[in-house]
Amino acid sequence: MAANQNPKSLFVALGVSVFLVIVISGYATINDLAGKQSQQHQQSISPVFALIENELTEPLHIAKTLAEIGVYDEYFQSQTPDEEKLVPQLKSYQDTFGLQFYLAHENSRKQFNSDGRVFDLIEGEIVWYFALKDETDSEIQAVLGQREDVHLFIDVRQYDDAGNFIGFAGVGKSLSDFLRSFEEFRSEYGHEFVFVNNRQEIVLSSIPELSPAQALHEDDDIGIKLETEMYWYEEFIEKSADALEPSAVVEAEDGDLLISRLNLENLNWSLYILTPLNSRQQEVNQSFAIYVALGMILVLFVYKILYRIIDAYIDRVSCNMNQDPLTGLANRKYGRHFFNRMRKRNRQIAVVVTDLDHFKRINDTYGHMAGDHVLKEVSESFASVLDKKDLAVRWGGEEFAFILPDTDGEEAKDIAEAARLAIERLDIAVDSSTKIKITASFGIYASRQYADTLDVMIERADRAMYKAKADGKNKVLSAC
Ligand SMILES: Nc1nc2c(ncn2[C@@H]2O[C@H](COP(=O)(O)OP(=O)(O)OP(=O)(O)O)[C@@H](O)[C@H]2O)c(=O)[nH]1
Repeated sequence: MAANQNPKSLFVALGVSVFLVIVISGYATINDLAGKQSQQHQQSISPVFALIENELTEPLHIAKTLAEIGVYDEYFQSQTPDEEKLVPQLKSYQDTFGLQFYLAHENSRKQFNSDGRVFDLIEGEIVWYFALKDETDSEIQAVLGQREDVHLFIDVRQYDDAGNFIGFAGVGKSLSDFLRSFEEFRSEYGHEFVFVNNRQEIVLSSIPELSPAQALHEDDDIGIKLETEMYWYEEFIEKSADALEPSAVVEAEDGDLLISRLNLENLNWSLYILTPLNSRQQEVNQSFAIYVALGMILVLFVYKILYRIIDAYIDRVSCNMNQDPLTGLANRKYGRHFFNRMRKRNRQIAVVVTDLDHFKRINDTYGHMAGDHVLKEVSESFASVLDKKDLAVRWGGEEFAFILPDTDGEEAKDIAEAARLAIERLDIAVDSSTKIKITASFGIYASRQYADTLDVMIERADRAMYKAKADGKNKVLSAC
């Protein structure tokens, strides 16, 4: 009903719905992508934690625990440890934990290793020992060293009962697996890692020019200073100053870098994870564009289908609303709507007007009801002569009009003639015992100018029809 009163409002509603579908699906898509991106980032970062736990924190815990439970006490308390007993003990720890163990003994100035080696701690030669010995502000030191390959050494300071320094209990771990894992993270996610100690020196990094092996050549000066080496450091510190878990995006030559810092408190180290955002962004943009394009195609497709359904629905509703209740034919209003629609499609149209002859007499003789019945029978006869594309309209009273798209004057004449004959042939029962005959006069006008309005065409056809009446009725005449 509402659609009929204002069909345009349905299309506006449809347009608004389509717009909302685009906006909502766009929003959902972006959310989905953002979620996926962040999930991807999380997924790519979480193995780093597991790696750190396994590779770095585990040796630290073992070193601390062994030192705390006093397994080395008797050796540290003696002036010269019993090598025959100590070395096999260290070896058994090595076999159990798969790590290297050693004791650096201050009293004897000797180092005992789980691989059986024992050597003197001579100043100027064993650099790490004397460097760490002077480093009194931290009980546990994590340093890198080169033994066959890059090793992480955890050194736990030892004291006697009087609080005097008596040496280090240490654990060493090869980092070759750890460094290999860096490579994997790097190639898979583009992450770079930079480990920094409490003196802000780079101790370990996946960036080749900062590789620990290179740094180690600088002997006791293991670390390269973070702030002098890393161009992003200053910007990062500025941006992340207030954050509890600092991470910040900084500008780099090849695009933005997302930098996250993790504090590895047990080791007194910080880990900086560098993730390039450029490639990720492109990936997101690309998939977003594909989503949107597919979404638009789908929406257009749905819009087209809905448009057709609603158009047909409007037609049907309009037809019902504009139907003549007595004959079931279209009424004048729908006739106009139909005509205008055909005009818009630029179709040639012919109009036929017909009026029953002497209809008043039927009413007067058999009554109004009989007259109604005649009107219905005549109307039904039109179906046999009209095509699906044509429309029969009850123009008023006993007058009808045919609106014939894609029809020229000759074709219209044939149709009118066929209709005239169809009416003429009818035997209409006006009561239980009486059948009557009826005729009709026809006027035709075929539009030669596409600009002709319906009123103009009807008026011309009307004139021809009245001529037919004046000429003896039951005739078809064309307007000139
Ligand atoms: N039963 C019935 N009669 C109608 C209806 N609408 C109009 N009429 C009658 O149709 C008759 C038309 O009569 P006229 O205009 O004089 O025309 P006519 O008798 O057909 O004469 P011609 O047109 O000259 O052949 C009138 O008596 C109207 O009352 C209707 O819906 N039902």
